[in-house]
Amino acid sequence: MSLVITGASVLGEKTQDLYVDDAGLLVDEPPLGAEVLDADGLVALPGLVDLHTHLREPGREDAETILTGSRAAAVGGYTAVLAMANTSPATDTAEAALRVLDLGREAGLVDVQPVGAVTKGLAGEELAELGLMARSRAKVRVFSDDGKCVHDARVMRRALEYVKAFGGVVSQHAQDPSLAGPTACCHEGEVSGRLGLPGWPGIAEEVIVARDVMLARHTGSRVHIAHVSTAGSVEVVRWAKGQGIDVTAEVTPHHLLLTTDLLEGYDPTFKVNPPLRPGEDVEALRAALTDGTIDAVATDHAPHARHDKEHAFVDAAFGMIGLETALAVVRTAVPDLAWTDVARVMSSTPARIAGLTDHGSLEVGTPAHVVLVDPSASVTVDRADSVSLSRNNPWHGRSLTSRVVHTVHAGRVTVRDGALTS
Ligand SMILES: NC(=O)N[C@@H](CC(=O)O)C(=O)O
Ligand SMILES: [Zn+2]
Ligand SMILES: [Zn+2]
Repeated sequence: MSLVITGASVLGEKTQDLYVDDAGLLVDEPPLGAEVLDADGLVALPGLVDLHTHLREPGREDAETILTGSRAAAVGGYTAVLAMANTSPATDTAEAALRVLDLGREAGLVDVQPVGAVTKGLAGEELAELGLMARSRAKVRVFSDDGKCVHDARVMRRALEYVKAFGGVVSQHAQDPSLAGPTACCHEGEVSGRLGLPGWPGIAEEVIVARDVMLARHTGSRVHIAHVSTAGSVEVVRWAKGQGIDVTAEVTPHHLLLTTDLLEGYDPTFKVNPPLRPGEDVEALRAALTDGTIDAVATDHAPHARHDKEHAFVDAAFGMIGLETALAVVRTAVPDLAWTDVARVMSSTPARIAGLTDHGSLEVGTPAHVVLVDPSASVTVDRADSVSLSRNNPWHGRSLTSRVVHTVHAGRVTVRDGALTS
């Protein structure tokens, strides 16, 4: 079925109808007998692309499945997500990657692109089947042990050398385990001291970022820094880019808006890795996103079942959900970011980093992946409204600016007036 999207302001600029043919491609002539999607007063952006989503299937289907996570993604305006490898078992073989890809196609709401593990079982020792995953039908290009840091410099060096051969990238969860161990759960500073929570100092991130940009330079390969959370990491990335080192970086919506002091109530909803940081770091992250030092926004959507999250702060699982709210959080945190820049950091650049050539633009001839946003809406988040299986939603009760109204994936309307069509 062909489609006409009427009345939207494309990238926040001129108002123009968008035409989709019955193959789901954007075309420049109005197709005959098309379905009409009313987008009067809305802003049209290329469908959002998330470099960092945890879908929990296989292994923890009580927290999220590829289908429920795809539903949350579509509601959030996403048309592609990269599914992190820290499932059980981990995505460390071509078979595992193909299974994620195919379950994503079966769900049919967004493109689910598997991330491959860097090391077998995310154990940090032996490299996983990087080449087999890359050459498989899943065409894996992004590799990450996320949840864990590839802390051994020799392993990281080998991984960077290996992925270079096929234009891959290693996405690093930067956390030096000797500076921030598994119990570290609160930014190390005045608040962690007062609350008696084990500290996770910014330097534990920064030393790995510094090491890895040097390894990228040494190997001539490409590194991506996941969920950058400190001003110091931003400085290192800025320096590395100035040197011509092939590094990209992402920031999460929550690190753009939430700060350490939220931990005062010991609410485990706000326990996340890396931890929420002080206001100075948040300011530096916003500035770095605006000036391009940070390339992309990635959700790090990390759903957890109640029985893993509802514990004393030190025992609760790390992570918060974020797919459905990401765009509104970015609009709220960085309201001066132009729509063209929102499209850059949430769609075209993440698509380029991940090698997803079908995503990230509204050009004629490309698949129609489109999100339509009400720029002036103000919405109060209710965790009960989420389509995710999990309820660890840090935005509950908050009012956020802008709302995803419709999402179109490959010419098919997946979300209409904020609700899933299937
Ligand atoms: N971000 C988190 O707090 N948790 C993530 C792991 C990760 O991204 O490091 C998870 O898998 O739950
Ligand atoms: Zn991580
Ligand atoms: Zn993660």
